[in-house]
Amino acid sequence: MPERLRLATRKSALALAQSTWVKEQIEARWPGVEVELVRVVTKGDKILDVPLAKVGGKGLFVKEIEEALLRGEADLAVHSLKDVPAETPEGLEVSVFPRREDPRDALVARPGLTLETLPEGARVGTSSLRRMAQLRLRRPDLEIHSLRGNLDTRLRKLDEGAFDAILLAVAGLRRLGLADRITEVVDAGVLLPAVGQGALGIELRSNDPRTREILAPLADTATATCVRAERAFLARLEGGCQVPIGGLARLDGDRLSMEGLVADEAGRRIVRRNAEGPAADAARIGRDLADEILEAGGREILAEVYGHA
Ligand SMILES: NCc1[nH]cc(CCC(=O)O)c1CC(=O)O
Repeated sequence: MPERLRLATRKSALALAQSTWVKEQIEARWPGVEVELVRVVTKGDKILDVPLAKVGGKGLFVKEIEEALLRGEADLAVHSLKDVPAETPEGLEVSVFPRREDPRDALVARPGLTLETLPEGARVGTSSLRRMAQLRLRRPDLEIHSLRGNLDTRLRKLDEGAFDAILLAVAGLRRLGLADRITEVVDAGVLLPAVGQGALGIELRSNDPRTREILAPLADTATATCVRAERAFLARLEGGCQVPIGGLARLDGDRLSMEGLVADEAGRRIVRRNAEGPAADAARIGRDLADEILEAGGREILAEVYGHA
């Protein structure tokens, strides 16, 4: 009898692609282990007609999955790390980070177009406040419209002519074999990605050493260091999905550098700062960067967006 692990997954094409990839990685390294996918529907999957920022609440795609883990109906779950809140519930941990995909955003438009060369007044679809704010700063002439749904839906709306361009994460497109739709990989200096973008986070019960042992070979140290800094940054800002926050850490040898920003959704005010230091101090670097941004005006922006002083 093979040893069985149950992997809780959402049913979206991206979630299934990511979960299947992890299943294959585990089974390739552990010939005696079989991974079974357990499908779970989350609140974020059900509410598709309202902009995500208005639905509110952190971790719209994560809660039901975590409940399945806590009830023991599944042993692990694979998340797009950027959808995972900074705080993990008692008894669970998001602690295994496979090697990160490209963290940047992609422009999908007619071939040859870039953010710079989009015609004046072009219609751009995105529901991410982070993307909106940075886009408005760079190209105030563009018309930005809300766009939700899974990747296929968004690409279809573009193809039907509802938009001249849309913005998506490079990583999701690559994982679905849709990289040929990318017309420009946007520099992080222009569109700073979301914290954790392009990375997977694997969640398990803290008291399950066997699952942790099985997952250990999938972990990538450099990715873990970068996301530690980014998630410490996010935790300090108490970032929910209603606030345009960006953060990206990079590792060069044992030096970590990180860039972060907080913006208001109109893109009128944007506070952007850099930090660097030894990789061993990743969490402190992320926290200090958040504090610096809060001091430099980020606190007022967050207070306004959250609607309290
Ligand atoms: N919020 C949706 C979401 N969550 C993760 C990805 C892409 C993959 C990733 O960033 O790891 C996407 C789609 C997108 O932003 O284009």
